[in-house]
Amino acid sequence: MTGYAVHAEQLSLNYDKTPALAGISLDLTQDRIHGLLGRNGAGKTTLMSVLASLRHATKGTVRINGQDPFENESVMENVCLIRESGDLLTDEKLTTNLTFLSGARPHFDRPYAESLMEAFRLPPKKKPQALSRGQASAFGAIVGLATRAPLTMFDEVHLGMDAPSRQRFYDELLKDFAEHPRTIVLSSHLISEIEHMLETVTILHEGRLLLTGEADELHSRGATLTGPASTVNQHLSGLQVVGTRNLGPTRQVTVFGDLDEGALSAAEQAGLQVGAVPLQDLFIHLTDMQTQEGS
Ligand SMILES: Nc1ncnc2c1ncn2[C@@H]1O[C@H](COP(=O)(O)OP(=O)(O)OP(=O)(O)O)[C@@H](O)[C@H]1O
Repeated sequence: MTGYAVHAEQLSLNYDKTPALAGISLDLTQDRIHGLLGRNGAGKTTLMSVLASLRHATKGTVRINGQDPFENESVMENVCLIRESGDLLTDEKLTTNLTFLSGARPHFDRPYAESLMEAFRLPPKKKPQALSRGQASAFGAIVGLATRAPLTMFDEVHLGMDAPSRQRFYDELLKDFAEHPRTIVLSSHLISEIEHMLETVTILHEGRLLLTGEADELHSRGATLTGPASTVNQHLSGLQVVGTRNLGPTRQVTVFGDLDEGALSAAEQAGLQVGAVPLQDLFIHLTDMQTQEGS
């Protein structure tokens, strides 16, 4: 199995008069983990719904594995969108849902799904509607993993899960992805939790594409300076500060932009640690700038 590549060109979608997507062109290469980020209402769910053919774009084209996915069964049985609300047989037990998925999804791995159910301690005889929010999220995550679809999209699937369950989901995702590479799209507001997994990052803002690129390249669009607060403060002149964290006497400041080599080596010589930019700081800064420019 190889993952599906995604190509979208000039995608627009209006809900009545609300433009939810406004001319998005995007390539997601196969067999990688892609992050899809954006503030509330940015258009992430809408974009994934279009890629999964649950909605038809008002304008533009989508190609999944080189084909138009709309009403194309051979493509769509290999595309899986997991949403927090789930797309399950709500009146049937979890085990019956697994039986249904085994028949409907070509790569579904039932023994793997059952082992994950045990790991997440889900009651197999319960119906989805009788699960807690966290259990329902975990079941969605399990379905997404065990479906092993060449294009798998998780839309905030882990929102309801507690921290240990989220960590288990992330660990499982990385392990299963290494064994069965496929194209994964992860959408989340918990950026710092997922950033280590992402190979590319796409940020939507108010229905438009704000940025798409390699995660490594984004991390080098600035730096963090960490050390005693007073030493850090001495090295900030002329730099654009986009985030500050304090831990006792230690301060970590995130600066954005192309940094002067001289400034960086002076900071290192003063004993400061110089690191990569946390994606969350970059995200907040870039979307804030857009919001200010638009107002
Ligand atoms: N069914 C709908 N009818 C009308 N407008 C909608 C509908 N669904 C979404 N919208 C609007 O489309 C825009 C994009 O919404 P979407 O759900 O795609 O954003 P999102 O990035 O997933 O947001 P969030 O992070 O809050 O889940 C928003 O302005 C939203 O109000």
